[in-house]
Amino acid sequence: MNWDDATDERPERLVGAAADHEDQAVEAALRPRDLGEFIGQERVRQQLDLVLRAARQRQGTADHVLLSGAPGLGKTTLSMIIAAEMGVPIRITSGPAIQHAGDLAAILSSLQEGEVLFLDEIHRMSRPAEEMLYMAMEDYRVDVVVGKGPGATAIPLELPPFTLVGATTRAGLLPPPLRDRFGFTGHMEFYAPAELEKVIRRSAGLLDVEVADDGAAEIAGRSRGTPRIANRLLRRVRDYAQVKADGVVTREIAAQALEVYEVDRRGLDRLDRAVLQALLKLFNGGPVGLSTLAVAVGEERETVEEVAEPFLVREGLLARTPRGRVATPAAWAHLGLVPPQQGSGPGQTGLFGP
Ligand SMILES: Nc1ncnc2c1ncn2[C@@H]1O[C@H](COP(=O)(O)OP(=O)(O)OP(=O)(O)O)[C@@H](O)[C@H]1O
Repeated sequence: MNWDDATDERPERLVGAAADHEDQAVEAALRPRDLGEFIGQERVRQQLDLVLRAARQRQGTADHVLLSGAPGLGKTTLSMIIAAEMGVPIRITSGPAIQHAGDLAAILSSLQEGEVLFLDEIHRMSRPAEEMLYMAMEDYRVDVVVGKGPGATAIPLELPPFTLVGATTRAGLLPPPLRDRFGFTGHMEFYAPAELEKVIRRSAGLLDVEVADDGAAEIAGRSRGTPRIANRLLRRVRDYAQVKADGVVTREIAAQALEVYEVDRRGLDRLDRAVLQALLKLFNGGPVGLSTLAVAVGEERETVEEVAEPFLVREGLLARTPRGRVATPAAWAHLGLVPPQQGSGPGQTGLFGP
């Protein structure tokens, strides 16, 4: 699936990948501190380990690193690990925060030698800032323009060597001259359930929550391949276990809790299921146009397209075809419905399916 268009931003969503206020407050405590603690992403981890070891052996500065991948997969965490492994400080900023080239010049000129500059959403930087970054990355130098019009002068400014860690959800949007200036590009994949189980067990340990192995597996299966969502679901399940049971997160407790929060066994929430149900029940599995589908679920076209569909497509439940949206056989099975051509017509067995 192309998750480049998976913005998935809807703050109230329990299964949204973007960080909400509570995530921001607790994530610092849950972040792995070194590469050894970082779970999954085997290839990126091994490659990065080599890049960092080599830089340490040379007693130099690590190459610039580009991390691409969907929100919540650990790009910020990895950038902090890079700084920690190199024993240098880290400065964190983001593309949208850099409106003018001068903003970037101010940051770059105040970096310490070897410092890591983490630039989140690097694809959203302004063009003049981007051009300044080219020179800074390559020559550790920027030209600061002083004055305006014919009297404007460019004053060259030497910078200390630094490591830029750029993060993007949309590697395809980066101009090639910028992409080419990174010595290493790591592409972050969605996590396998077994990896998410490890994330959950580790976080549970840090949060002092008792989680049975099958409890961790139950949460992992509903976490959409994303550690941020796994950690968030764990917190909601912990609340439920504390209020409704003896505090221990078993499979049964996790399943009950997440049913209360309307996150089903595949990680679909109410909106996702509403889209699927409309597609199956009202339009016999499609094809149906996006606008019609959106009206049927009472949502904006953009909400269906950008919030619900990316995950449904990734899960192989819905296909976007030139003739419209089409449900796959897995969608019928997931909602416990029978496709019309194979049986007597739609019939629901329950919201959460078999
Ligand atoms: N490999 C991992 N092992 C353990 N925990 C992880 C891992 N990756 C991410 N996490 C946890 O998931 C949370 C989100 O990670 P992080 O903020 O690094 O994601 P991100 O990719 O930078 O997201 P965004 O693109 O929204 O900034 C953090 O709390 C972190 O502890």
